[in-house]
Amino acid sequence: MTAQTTVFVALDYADAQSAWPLIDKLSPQECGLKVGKELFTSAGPDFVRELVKRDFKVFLDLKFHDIPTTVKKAVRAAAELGVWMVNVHASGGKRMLEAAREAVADMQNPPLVIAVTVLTSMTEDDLREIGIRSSAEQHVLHLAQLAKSAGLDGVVCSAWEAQAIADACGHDFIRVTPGIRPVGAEQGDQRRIMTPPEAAALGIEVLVIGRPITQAKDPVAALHAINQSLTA
Ligand SMILES: O=C(O)c1cc(=O)[nH]c(=O)n1[C@@H]1O[C@H](COP(=O)(O)O)[C@@H](O)[C@H]1O
Repeated sequence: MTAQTTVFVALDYADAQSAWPLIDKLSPQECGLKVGKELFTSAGPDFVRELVKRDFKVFLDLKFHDIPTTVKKAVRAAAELGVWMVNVHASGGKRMLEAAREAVADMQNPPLVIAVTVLTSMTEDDLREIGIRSSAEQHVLHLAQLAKSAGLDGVVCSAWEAQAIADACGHDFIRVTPGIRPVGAEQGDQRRIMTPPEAAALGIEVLVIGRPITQAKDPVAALHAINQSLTA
């Protein structure tokens, strides 16, 4: 792990019992942890609090997308768990994004609030199907600029768009990239993918990596190999 690029392990497990064996072997110095919809729905807030208590940086990935009032209250509830970062969908619009930012404005140690642009599983054909005519990069950039103008801390995007976002939104605007696949790893449902060293070379702050670690024969060795490849 370089000073710049941190791997967050996506704990996409069915329940807490399935997640603990890996967590117990990880240290907060070598990775952050991402808790998403599946694990949060089954394991709940106490599980997240326990990760925070163990000093892990936690990215609570619940991708809120709703009316502004609901998102504001949901972001606040997430922030009060003590997590390092939370996310919402940029497609919820500017007022929703502003509500997400306002939710944590009076906190002493607020989490980073970031916005998902275009899911890394989506291609331009998928965008056409939902009525979006611009290229993936153009749409990601549009949503990133919207998130920036609403005062958010950064975006989730694919590594393909990371450079254009830095150019358009500045280097303080955090880029979080899933869709990261070491050479030879299965692509699965991801579409806009990049290898860890290529993503690190772009200075991307957070790489979210799930299955290439969690489904490896030796997940800890897989994480260590990825971290090593970032500095090579
Ligand atoms: O917000 C996210 O974390 C996210 C956004 C996105 O565009 N694409 C994406 O894959 N993710 C999450 O990142 C993780 C990627 O996992 P793997 O594909 O197994 O590496 C999953 O937990 C997804 O929910």
